[in-house]
Amino acid sequence: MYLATNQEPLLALHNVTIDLGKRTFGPFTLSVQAGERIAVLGPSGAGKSTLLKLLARELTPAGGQATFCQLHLKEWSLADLSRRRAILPQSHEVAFGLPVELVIGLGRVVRAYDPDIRSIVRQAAELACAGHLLERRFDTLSGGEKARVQMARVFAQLWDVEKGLLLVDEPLAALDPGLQFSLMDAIYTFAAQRSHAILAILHDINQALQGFDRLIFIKNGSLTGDYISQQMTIPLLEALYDVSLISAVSDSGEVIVAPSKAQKSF
Ligand SMILES: Nc1ncnc2c1ncn2[C@@H]1O[C@H](COP(=O)(O)OP(=O)(O)OP(=O)(O)O)[C@@H](O)[C@H]1O
Repeated sequence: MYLATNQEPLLALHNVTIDLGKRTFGPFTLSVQAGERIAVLGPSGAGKSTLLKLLARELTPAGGQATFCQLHLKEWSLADLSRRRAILPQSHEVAFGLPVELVIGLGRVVRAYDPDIRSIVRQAAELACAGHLLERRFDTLSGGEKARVQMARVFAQLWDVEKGLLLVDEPLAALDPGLQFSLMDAIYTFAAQRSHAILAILHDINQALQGFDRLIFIKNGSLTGDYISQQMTIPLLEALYDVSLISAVSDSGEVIVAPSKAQKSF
């Protein structure tokens, strides 16, 4: 299990619950330090996006305490919050055929005076492998191109602050393997240079194991595990997904995990 440090956390949840329809999610108790890279794993429908929406303050807790930078989440103004935390949701649609440059610039919308916006938008687009899309209209892009533009929007939003929070829901799902690698690398570099923490929902166990310091398990609406990546074992992952897994070690020493047809009882 993950052991917290003595540092003040960037984000802290204590026994937080959320009510959605007839279902209660949580209680979630969790603390996130500046600069941490956390992957959120769990079966489909387990409550991962619900947890992310709670952290983003898109959902209001029914109980418990949620703080960001030692201030209750509900006490943050939306403008101040959006200077410090950015969200990449699962769905990438925007309502109109906006120019890509404008979509990326939406990340900066709370700033009344923003003299560097054009340069930041351009640099954010380059970092997200979307520089060549700047002159295009968003609604004409492919799914993978839209994903990169939205990632650039998130980069632009937190470009010139430190110790922010990136909340990303399946950031690489629509991308080919080469772009997945490039974009994940861009996210790490971007966050590390600014001490931003990353919480990323991932369905790819290998991406989580290879790129993240810490793994949080969500199952049946609850937080069921919080581990340092090196502590991860195949039985823990099998129990999370109720599936048999096999593993292999690559020439460069990376552990690679894949589902297996072999039946096991959990
Ligand atoms: N507003 C809502 N009202 C009622 N139920 C909801 C609401 N939003 C989500 N749910 C349900 O809550 C459960 C958890 O949803 P959530 O989107 O958090 O799952 P998830 O773990 O992110 O799943 P996936 O991996 O499939 O994206 C699902 O069963 C979903 O149908």
